[in-house]
Amino acid sequence: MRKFEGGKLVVASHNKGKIAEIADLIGPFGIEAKSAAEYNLPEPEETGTTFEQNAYTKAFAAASATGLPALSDDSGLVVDALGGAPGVYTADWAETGNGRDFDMAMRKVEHLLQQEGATTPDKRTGRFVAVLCLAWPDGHAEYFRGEVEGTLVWPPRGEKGFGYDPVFQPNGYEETFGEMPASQKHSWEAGRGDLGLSHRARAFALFARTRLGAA
Ligand SMILES: O=P(O)(O)OP(=O)(O)OP(=O)(O)OC[C@H]1O[C@@H](n2cnc3c(O)ncnc32)[C@H](O)[C@@H]1O
Ligand SMILES: [Mg+2]
Repeated sequence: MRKFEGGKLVVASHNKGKIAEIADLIGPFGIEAKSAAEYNLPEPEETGTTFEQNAYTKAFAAASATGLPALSDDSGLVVDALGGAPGVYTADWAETGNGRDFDMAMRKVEHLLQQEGATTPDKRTGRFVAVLCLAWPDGHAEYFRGEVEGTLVWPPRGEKGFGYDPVFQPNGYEETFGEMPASQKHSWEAGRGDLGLSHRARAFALFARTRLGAA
């Protein structure tokens, strides 16, 4: 395994919601983390069919452009009754040709769930998945995956978070991710026995334990 001593890291994402969550998670580790947008990097095309492939595309593009190690996040919502859709295409489902519309994307998921007759919670199960990829300019890469199981609710609830948060209620909680304070959704601290709650927190916890010396 490649040594990573901390120092500088590019957060290879253009999603403000993700970048804010990763900044909170990385904050305590004393790493200078700047986002791809701060380096004026273009958004690479995500043509892969797995979270890992797209995560690699993003991290390697940022690492080779900056000469620094880069950490990307490819994530999505996997709905069981829809055969795993939207999955790696979660962002595409919100694309309008003129920016992203997540109200539309959430309505689309709901419409398809109704078509499948998925009207009771047991038929509306799914998970958020996040794959973090840490890549170096020479192409070496490491992956950290986190998942959180939950139920798709309708109508959407809550204004917090981003993306599909208002329709996702994680198992064991009354609130959707849209209703939870950010600190509850993605918090994870070194030394805590668990991996945190959100898919991103869980993937990050693995990264921090493997790479940042976290307990
Ligand atoms: O590729 P980058 O630049 O990182 O940003 P992106 O928004 O395009 O990110 P992805 O390609 O990984 O697509 C992930 C999609 O899944 C959604 N998503 C991921 N994590 C989420 C979370 O924690 N809460 C709500 N929606 C989430 C998000 O809104 C995107 O539409
Ligand atoms: Mg993307």
